[in-house]
Amino acid sequence: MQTAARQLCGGLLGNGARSHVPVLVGASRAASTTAATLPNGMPAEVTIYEVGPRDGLQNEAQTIPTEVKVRLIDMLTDAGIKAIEATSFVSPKWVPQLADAKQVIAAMRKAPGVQYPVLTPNLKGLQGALEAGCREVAVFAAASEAFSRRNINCSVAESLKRFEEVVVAARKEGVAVRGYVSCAVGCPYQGHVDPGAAADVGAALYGMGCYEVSMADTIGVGTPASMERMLQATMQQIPVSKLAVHCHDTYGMAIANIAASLRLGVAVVDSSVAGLGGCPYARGATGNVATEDVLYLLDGYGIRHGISMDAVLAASEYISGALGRPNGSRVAKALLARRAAEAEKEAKAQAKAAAAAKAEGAAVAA
Ligand SMILES: CC(C)(COP(=O)([O-])OP(=O)([O-])OC[C@H]1O[C@@H](n2cnc3c(N)ncnc32)[C@H](O)[C@@H]1OP(=O)([O-])[O-])[C@@H](O)C(=O)NCCC(=O)NCCSC(=O)C[C@@](C)(O)CC(=O)[O-]
Repeated sequence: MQTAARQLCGGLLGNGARSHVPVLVGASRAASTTAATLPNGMPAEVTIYEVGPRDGLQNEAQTIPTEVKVRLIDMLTDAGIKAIEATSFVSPKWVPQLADAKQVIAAMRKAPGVQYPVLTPNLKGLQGALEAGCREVAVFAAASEAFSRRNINCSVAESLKRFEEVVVAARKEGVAVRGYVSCAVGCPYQGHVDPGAAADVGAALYGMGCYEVSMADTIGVGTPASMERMLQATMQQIPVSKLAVHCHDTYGMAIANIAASLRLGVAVVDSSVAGLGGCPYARGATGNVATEDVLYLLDGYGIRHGISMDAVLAASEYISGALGRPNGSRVAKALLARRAAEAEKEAKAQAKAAAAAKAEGAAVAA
C-alpha cells in the first residue's frame, strides 16, 4: 500500500510531492498562508472547517428534509464559520441521505468569503458539483485498502488515479480541491495503520494539486501519541500549513488529539456542530468532534477563530431538535445548562423584586 501510493505520487509528479502546483487564484482560503504562532508554538489563529451538514448528516437513518439541511447551513454561516462542507455529490445508492445535494446547494445562502465545499468521488460527482455552481470540492482517499474498497469500491491506487482526474478537471475550471486521508491512524477492518502509509497517501493528494489535506481519524481510535506519530510522518512530505485534522470522538480522545495537533502547528480543524456524524462505511465510529468543544478549547488557549459560540449553540440546538436527539456536544450541554440556571435565577430575582415593590405599594396605600 505504502509503495503503491509512493509509486503513484512519483508518477504524477515526476520529482515528488513537494513540486505542488500553485494554488488557485480566487479560492480565498485555498490561497491563504498561515501566520503567527503563540509562544507555546500553537497557531495564533485556527480555521474551523465545519463538516456537520455533510459528514454529520450522511449517516442518518431518518430522512432529513432539505429545508432542515439548508437552515442548518445558513445558521452556521451566520455563526461566522468560513468553511462549511455542505453536502456530497456521491452515488445516491451509496449515500441516500445526501441525494438532494443539488437542491441543498441551490437553496442555501452563499455568503461572500465563505467556502462551501462538497465531496466528489469521481468525475460524475464533479460534474454535478460544477453544474450546481460549487467552487470547491473535496476528494477522499484512505490509508487502508480495506476501507477504500468498502467506502468507494476501489483500491487506494485506483482511487488516487480517479482523484487525479477530478483534481485536474476541477482546477481547469478554477475550482479548489481539498483532500482527505481516511483511517490515518486506524482502520475498522485492518486495525493498525502505518503512519508512513497515511503520509504517502496525503502526499499523493497534495502532489496532485489538493490545496490542503485533512488527515482523518475516521473511527476515533487515535491518541495524542498516535496522532503525533502520524502527523510527524506526514509533515516530512507536506508543509504543516497545508494540513488539517479530522477527529472522530469514539474513544473521547478527539479534543486531546486536536490539542496535540495544534502543538505541532496544525491550524485547520474539522469539526461538526453538536458532534453529529459518522461514516456509513466505518462500523462503530461515532460523530466528529463537536464544533462547540473545539471553540472552547481554542478560547482556552487564546487562539483566534472568529466564530460566535452563541450562534453555533443556536445551530446546535436547532439540529439536535430537528433530529430529535440530545445534543452531542459536552460544551453545548454545559453552556446551555449554565445559561438556563442563570436565566432561572434572574427570573426568580425579578419576581422577588416585583413582589417587594407590590408589598411596598400596598403598605403606602394603607
Ligand atoms: C465512488 C462510488 C460512486 C463508486 O461506486 P460504484 O458502484 O463502484 O460506481 P459505478 O461507477 O459503478 O456507478 C454505480 C452507479 O452510481 C452512479 N454514480 C457513480 N458516481 C456517482 C456520483 N458521483 N453521483 C451520482 N451517481 C453516481 C452511476 O451512474 C451508477 O448508476 P446506475 O447506472 O447504477 O444507475 C460510490 O462508492 C460512492 O458514491 N461512494 C461514496 C461513499 C461516501 O460518500 N462515503 C462517505 C464519505 S467519506 C467519509 O465520510 C470520510 C471522511 C471524508 O469524512 C473523512 C473521514 O472521517 O475519514
